[in-house]
Amino acid sequence: MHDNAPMDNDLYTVAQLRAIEQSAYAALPPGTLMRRAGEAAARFALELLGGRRDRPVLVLAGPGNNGGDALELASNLADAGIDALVLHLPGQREASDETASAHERARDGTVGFIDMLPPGGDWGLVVDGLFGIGLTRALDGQYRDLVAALDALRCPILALDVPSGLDADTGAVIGPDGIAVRATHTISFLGNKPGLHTADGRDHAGQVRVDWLGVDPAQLPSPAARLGSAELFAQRLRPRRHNTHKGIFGDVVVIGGAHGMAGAPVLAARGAMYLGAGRTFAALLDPGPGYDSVQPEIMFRPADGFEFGKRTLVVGPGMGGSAAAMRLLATALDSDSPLLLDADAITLVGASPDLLSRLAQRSAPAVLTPHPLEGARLLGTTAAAVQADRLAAAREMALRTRATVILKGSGSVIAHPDGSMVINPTGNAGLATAGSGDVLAGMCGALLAQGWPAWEAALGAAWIHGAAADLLVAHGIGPIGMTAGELPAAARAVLNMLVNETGV
Ligand SMILES: NC(=O)C1=CN([C@@H]2O[C@H](COP(=O)(O)OP(=O)(O)OC[C@H]3O[C@@H](n4cnc5c(N)ncnc54)[C@H](O)[C@@H]3O)[C@@H](O)[C@H]2O)[C@@H](O)CC1
Ligand SMILES: [K+]
Repeated sequence: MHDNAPMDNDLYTVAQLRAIEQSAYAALPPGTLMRRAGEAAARFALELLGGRRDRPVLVLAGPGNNGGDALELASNLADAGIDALVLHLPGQREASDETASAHERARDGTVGFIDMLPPGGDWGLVVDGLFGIGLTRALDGQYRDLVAALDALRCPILALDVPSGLDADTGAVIGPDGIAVRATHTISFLGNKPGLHTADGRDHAGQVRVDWLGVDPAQLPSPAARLGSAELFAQRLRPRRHNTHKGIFGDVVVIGGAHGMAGAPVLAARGAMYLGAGRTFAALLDPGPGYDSVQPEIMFRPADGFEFGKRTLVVGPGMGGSAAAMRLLATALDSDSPLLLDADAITLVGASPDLLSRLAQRSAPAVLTPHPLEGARLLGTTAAAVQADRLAAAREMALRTRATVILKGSGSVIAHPDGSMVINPTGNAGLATAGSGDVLAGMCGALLAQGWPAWEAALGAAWIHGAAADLLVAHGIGPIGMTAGELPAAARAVLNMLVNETGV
């Protein structure tokens, strides 16, 4: 059993990892780190093989130190009696003395060597040691063909350090038409990496384990970002007292619902209600429905002329871009209310320097929940550019707006205006469905209404929203066909579970 240490949640950039590597390297006899990496990876490989130790293991070894780690792993597996076969492409030259020695050790032992992928192949496990953090360009030629051929295999794939082809900083597959190994498991050396957890990272890295190769934690720099966990908002998870009333838990007003778009604010209002807002209003731009027959507790009002007071405002779901929408948004921005901007409200802010400066000048809490295209509008760029470096994009949005930002997508990035960043680890593909963002907006609004600071409300809402989707999948409800309307009740179950287990 491998338990995650708290520092496993710290995420380091390649530049930071190089610095950690250099100081550890200088303090140890040559080859020590590579040997340790090979041992740690071999232990993991044996765990993954389980009862299938009679099956051969295919080890792909590249030219750099990632390949050296792979060769060390192969020697260790062979020593453990496993039939380990190294695929070493023709013409490949070892880039370092350590890798050359690892190669020699493997040649001297019982490791087998091949120079092309045999057809078929009933592998117990495939290990990807082609490239790690030293990858500088897209995979091409024989490497590309090899990685493409792995997709046909039906066995676990263990990536060493980083799945080959993936950018360890951003989680983007390198190259415009790039390719990267799709691992089921990744063992990350000398610290965890942001690119394993966002953008394409989750699809390519699979389950991530961190091995520190014995480095002294006191020598570590402060991480560039962190992986989210319930501990980051545990302080706010308070059990409710008996002697309370609805006025204590705040009011949420969802402002949106242009003609034909009433579903979005209704979903947001349900999200708010199920996460414990005292009272929830749907303030609609279009007359729309008078009430929600599924959730009649939601109070419907015309947005025009509605007194917001100090209620928490969730602005944007289905709001459209009309002059009336813009007026309501300006009023909300100028208010002292805790504020959440989603969807059309973010697009409007992106199109208006005036609205942007009103947002940046607010003193009351503000959270933005853009998807990549809305984020791109805010930054004046394209969704592809946002996705190419989600952490940098989220940080820039938070700096410009002076608000907490949740950049949605696989591995949502939560950015604080002070530069802090967290990647949310929960959730699954079931959330890629219409309305799930509306529910998130309402949920975050409910936490703001209950007095959570913007940063913790964003962390909590993103984590609980993802965990709700994971809970639904565990019950066979999705990911295919999961609907946004199923999320609020699951999120309520997650929140109450957290309060019972973690709450102070
Ligand atoms: N140096 C050390 O002591 C340690 C190294 N470690 C391992 O070493 C890795 C980093 O090693 P390296 O810096 O050697 O880098 P890599 O092993 O990731 O690859 C670098 C090599 O690949 C070549 N290359 C880069 N992109 C290519 C492409 N698209 N097609 C073909 N060739 C390409 C480079 O010219 C270089 O020769 C880490 O990811 C980790 O696995 C860890 O074991 C920790 C200790
Ligand atoms: K690799």
